[in-house]
Amino acid sequence: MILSYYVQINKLPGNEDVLLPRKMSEQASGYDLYASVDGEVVLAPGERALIPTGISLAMPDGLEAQIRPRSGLALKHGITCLNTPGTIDADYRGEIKVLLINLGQEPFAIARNERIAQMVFQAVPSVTMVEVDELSETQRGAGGFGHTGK
Ligand SMILES: O=c1ccn([C@H]2C[C@H](O)[C@@H](COP(=O)(O)OP(=O)(O)OP(=O)(O)O)O2)c(=O)[nH]1
Ligand SMILES: [Mg+2]
Repeated sequence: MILSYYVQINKLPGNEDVLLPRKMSEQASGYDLYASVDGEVVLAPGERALIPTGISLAMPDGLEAQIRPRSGLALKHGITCLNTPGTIDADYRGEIKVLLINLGQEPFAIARNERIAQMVFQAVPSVTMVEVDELSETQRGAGGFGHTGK
């Protein structure tokens, strides 16, 4: 089944020319996000920067958006999202921003309306935490972090 939602999107003042997030193929998971930087921002090797997109969203309760890196930028230039996947809460009405870091060896220039990351919408279940004295037993128990071998 394909879940479908309406998400409201707003271009912030001064960003009328900035492209809206866009799927590059019909069944893409992610909407590519466009930088709304003025002119150009250059990330030196090892440098990070919060890149604006010029948009804000209102999505229904029960949805979140994840900001993920683009694999091409990561492979070719070492550009990734430092906090990947970034979390956009359903109640956030501020500008969507992308925290990029340059893990490559060369400076990387970002210009207005270049695609810098992608945004994937996800359903978030409603959870109620219930404090208990003991948890149910499982075969795995507390084993983790590679305890099953390499
Ligand atoms: O890559 C990101 C990550 C977050 N945000 C915005 C939307 C999100 O709803 C808000 C808070 O993000 P998060 O919860 O990850 O940050 P925090 O450090 O916990 O801040 P806060 O105390 O505001 O929740 O910041 C972005 O625009 N881009
Ligand atoms: Mg938070």
